[in-house]
Amino acid sequence: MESLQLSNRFRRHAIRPDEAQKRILHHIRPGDVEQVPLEEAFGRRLAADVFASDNMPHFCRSGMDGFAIQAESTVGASSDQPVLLEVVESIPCGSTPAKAITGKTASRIMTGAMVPEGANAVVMLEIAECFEQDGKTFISIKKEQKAGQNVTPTGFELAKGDLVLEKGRKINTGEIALLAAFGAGAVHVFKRPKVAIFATGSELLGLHVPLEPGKIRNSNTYMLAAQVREAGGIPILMESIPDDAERAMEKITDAFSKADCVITTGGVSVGDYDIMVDIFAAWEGMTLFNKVMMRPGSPTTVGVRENKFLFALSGNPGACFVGFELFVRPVLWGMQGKKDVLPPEATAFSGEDFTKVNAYHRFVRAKSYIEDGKVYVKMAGPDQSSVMLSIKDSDCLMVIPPGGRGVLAGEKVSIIQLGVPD
Ligand SMILES: Nc1nc2c(c(=O)[nH]1)N[C@H]1C(S)=C(S)[C@@H](COP(=O)(O)OP(=O)(O)OC[C@H]3O[C@@H](n4cnc5c(N)ncnc54)[C@H](O)[C@@H]3O)O[C@H]1N2
Ligand code: MOO
Ligand SMILES: [Mg+2]
Repeated sequence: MESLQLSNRFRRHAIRPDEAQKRILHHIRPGDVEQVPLEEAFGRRLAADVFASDNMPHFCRSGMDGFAIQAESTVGASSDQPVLLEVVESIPCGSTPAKAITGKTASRIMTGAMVPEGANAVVMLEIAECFEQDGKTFISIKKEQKAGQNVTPTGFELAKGDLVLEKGRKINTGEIALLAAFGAGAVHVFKRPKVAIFATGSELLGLHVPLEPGKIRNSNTYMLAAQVREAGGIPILMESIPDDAERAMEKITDAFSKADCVITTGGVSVGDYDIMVDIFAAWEGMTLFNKVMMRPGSPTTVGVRENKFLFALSGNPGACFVGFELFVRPVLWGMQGKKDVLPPEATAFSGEDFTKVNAYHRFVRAKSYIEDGKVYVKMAGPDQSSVMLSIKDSDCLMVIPPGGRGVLAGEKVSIIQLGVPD
C-alpha cells in the first residue's frame, strides 16, 4: 500500500444500493474446497453436485407389517367368501425372500423388508386372519386388495443417476439424511471464508472494563461475528483500531494475509477521525463505491484487493447491521458456492403508516406477522441508524423507495427477509 496522505479525503459518489450490489457481485469468486466427515457437514455448502448412486429405495419394500400377496388373488374376496392363501415364509427386514409368491401363497413380511418376487401388495397384519391347518399356516382375506398397496416400488423417491443435491446447496437436516443414505461418509464442501473484523474508534472499550464518560463498548465486532457465523463464515475478531490511520493501514494490510475478507466498522463518514476514508484514499486496492444512496449506511465503502473484499461498514450499529446484510452476506454466500446470493426479497402488507421518506432508499428494520392469512410488517422499533435495540426484533428489512409519500397501512411493501433458512 502507498503511504498515507491524510489530507487526501475521498471524493464521494453516491450510487443506488442495487448498483452497489451489482458491482460487488462482479467480483465474487467461489472459495477453496475441502472434504469433511458427514457428521461435520451440517451447515456447509456442497462443492459438487450429488447424484443418486442407487435407486431409492433400491429394492421393492413393504410399508407395513403383514403379508405379501398377489392383489389379483383376492378378486371376489368377501366376508362370505374369504380367500385363503398359504403362508410360505417369513421375511424379516434385511434379508432376501427365498420364495416367489403365486396366486395361492403369501409371505409374512415386516415393515421395510424386501417384497418377494410375484407379490405386488401387502395386506396389513390386522386385516388378515391367520390360522393353522394340517401343519401349514394360512391367512384368510375378506376384502379385495389393490395392487401396489403398502408397497414402495424400487426407485420410488429417486432413480440411480438422478441429480439429488446441487452444488452450492446448504447441507441441512434433509440433505444430511440423503447423503447418509447414499453412503457419503465424507463430503466435498466449500471452505468457510475467514473474515477478519475490526472495529475502529478511540471511544471503544472492551467488554470487561467499566464504562467511562464518552466511551462505549465495542458491540459491533460481536454483532458482525454473529452475522458472519450465520452466513457460514469464520469470524476472526481483531483488536479494535484506535483513530490512527497509519496503524489501521498496517493492521488491515496484515489481516489480508490471514483472512479471505476484511470488515471494518466505524470511521467511514466525514468526521475528522474517520480513518477509513484515508485508508481507501491510500490503498492499492480498487474501490468499488464509497457512498450508497441508502439509509442507514450511506457512507458504506467497499473495495477489492487481489480478489479479497474490504468492507468498511458504518459504525452506527443499525447501519452496520444493514450494511452487512446487503453487501457482505452476498459475498460470503458466493464464496461458499451459493447460487442466488442477494438477500431474498418478497412483498408484504404494511401494518402501519411509514411516511418518513427521503431522497435515498430506506431499509427499515422490521418485524413480520401473519393476520387473516396475510403477512404484515411493522417497524421493529426506533429506526435511527444509531439504534441497536431494534436489531434483535427484526426479521426483515422494509424497503421504502426514495421520494413519494412513503407507505400507508394496508399497502404493499417490498421486504428483504432476514434469517430465512436457505
Ligand atoms: N457531517 C456528517 N456527519 C455524518 C454523516 C454525514 O454525511 N455528514 N453521515 C452520518 C451517517 S449517515 C452515519 S451512518 C455515520 C457514520 O459514522 P462512521 O461510520 O464514521 O462511524 P463512527 O463515526 O466511527 O461512529 C458512529 C457511531 O457509531 C458508534 N460506533 C462506532 N463503532 C462502534 C462499535 N464497534 N460498536 C458500537 N458502536 C460503535 C460510535 O461511537 C458513534 O456513535 O456518520 C454520520 N455523520
Ligand atoms: O446512513 Mo447513516 O447509516 O443513516 O446514519
Ligand atoms: Mg464517523
